[in-house]
Amino acid sequence: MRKPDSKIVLLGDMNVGKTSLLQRYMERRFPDTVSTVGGAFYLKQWRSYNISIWDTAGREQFHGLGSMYCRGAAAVILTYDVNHPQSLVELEDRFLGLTDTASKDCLFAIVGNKVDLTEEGALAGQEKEECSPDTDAGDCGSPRVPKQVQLEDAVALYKKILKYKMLDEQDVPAAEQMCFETSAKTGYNVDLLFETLFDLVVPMILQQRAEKPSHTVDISSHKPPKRTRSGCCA
Ligand SMILES: Nc1nc2c(ncn2[C@@H]2O[C@H](COP(=O)(O)OP(=O)(O)OP(=O)(O)O)[C@@H](O)[C@H]2O)c(=O)[nH]1
Ligand SMILES: [Mg+2]
Repeated sequence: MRKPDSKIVLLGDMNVGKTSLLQRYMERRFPDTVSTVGGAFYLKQWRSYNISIWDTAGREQFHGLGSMYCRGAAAVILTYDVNHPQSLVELEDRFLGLTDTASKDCLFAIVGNKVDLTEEGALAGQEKEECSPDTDAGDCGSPRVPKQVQLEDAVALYKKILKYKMLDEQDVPAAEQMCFETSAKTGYNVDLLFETLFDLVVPMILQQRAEKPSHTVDISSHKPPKRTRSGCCA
């Protein structure tokens, strides 16, 4: 297997929908999930590049593994549940520190998932087609509730992260480009999320390649050292 050219990591509290987002994107479906143990990754080919996307466990008992998964990451997707404000707080309190091992120019996306369960999700036209338009049940069963976390809260966290990482707003993508509301269930904004990141990561791969000379040695251009009369090399 070819070594991945870049790495993206999903972080966030348990149950926010990290695995579901990744499966929605990679497998185009919304299967039943079980709480992730440790971590797992998918390999995505984007143009001619291989990008590994790591799904991590949100459960507290696996917390220690997070910084290991983030090592060298080009982008981190910090995921919360729009219906659980504490899941956004956890991103700052528990998960941001794990990204210290990521690449120095690591990108951050902040993703509020499960927007299909909110009243605002209905207004954004995300009903499942098989549900009656006059039902107030978002997924033909769960009642819709007002969204508990607003996009502005995610934007505020993005700006805090820039301060924490001592990054200048002008040197990184704008908060509006990097804060998403998604639904793994309906697929809303899921392609946009991943593909925005892939497009941002590709120039980083090219830059890395330009900075690091290739480790391959061209033996055809190698000249043997000249021998002197004493037998030693000149
Ligand atoms: N309605 C709705 N439910 C979702 C969505 N995404 C995930 N879920 C449900 O939320 C639960 C948790 O989803 P997971 O994807 O397993 O969550 P996770 O973040 O991977 O959790 P851990 O692996 O424990 O860290 C599952 O029952 C999913 O079906 C979504 O966009 N909308
Ligand atoms: Mg999971």
